[in-house]
Amino acid sequence: MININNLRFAWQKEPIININAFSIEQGQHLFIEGPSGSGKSTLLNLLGGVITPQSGDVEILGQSLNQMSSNQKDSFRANHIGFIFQQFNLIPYLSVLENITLPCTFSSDRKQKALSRSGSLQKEAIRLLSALGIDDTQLIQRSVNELSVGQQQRVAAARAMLGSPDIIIADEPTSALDNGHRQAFIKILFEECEKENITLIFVSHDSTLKHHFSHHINLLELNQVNIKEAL
Ligand SMILES: Nc1ncnc2c1ncn2[C@@H]1O[C@H](COP(=O)(O)OP(=O)(O)OP(=O)(O)O)[C@@H](O)[C@H]1O
Repeated sequence: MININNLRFAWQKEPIININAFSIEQGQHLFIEGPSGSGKSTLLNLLGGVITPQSGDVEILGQSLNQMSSNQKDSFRANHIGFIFQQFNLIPYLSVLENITLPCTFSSDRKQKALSRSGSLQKEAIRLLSALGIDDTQLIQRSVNELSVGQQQRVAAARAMLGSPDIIIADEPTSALDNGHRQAFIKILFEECEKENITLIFVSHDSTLKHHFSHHINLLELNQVNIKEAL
């Protein structure tokens, strides 16, 4: 369960996010749309505690992000949230396998879940990559820098799903995928979310994906800021 209360955020002077109240139930699949620049990524970063609001609060799984130190937020995120960032945020000097299993370095809960699913972290990484259409098992030892952009995006997706976090936050997660890989991605993402009752918060410009989701919001309608003229 995620509750947004009187959330206000500005990067500079102009307010970008102003949401009085909004709730997302555990296990809900929410599609967020809105034009470029309307604040979708900013909102996802607020929900994940990556940035801090000027006022208001986000409560996740009964805990207020405002009450946490930055170390506590890092550890909370590692345990409970799988993030697929728009720019992937892979660690360039680590291998594919090390990138995918990175959440397990910071979260013993996710490590245990991944181990009980496949017996080893490597097997679980291979299972997820294979479901995402990457069957070359040699690839996991390579540096992420050697991968195509579409392969990097799927590595980022596998990292977010590994160890079944309570929430997956996905910012344009299919932007670099062709149609076949996009369908495979949606299939595995929904299978994982349904199996583990994971809350899914998904931003995309691709409205053909919208029908997969039980809930939709348009940020321009939810967000009480006057940025419509600026877009
Ligand atoms: N790190 C930042 N520093 C300053 N301004 C920023 C930063 N990130 C975003 N902004 C500004 O905040 C506004 C909202 O940006 P945001 O990336 O949240 O929009 P978006 O809806 O996700 O856009 P897109 O669909 O193009 O990804 C934009 O005007 C953008 O220039």
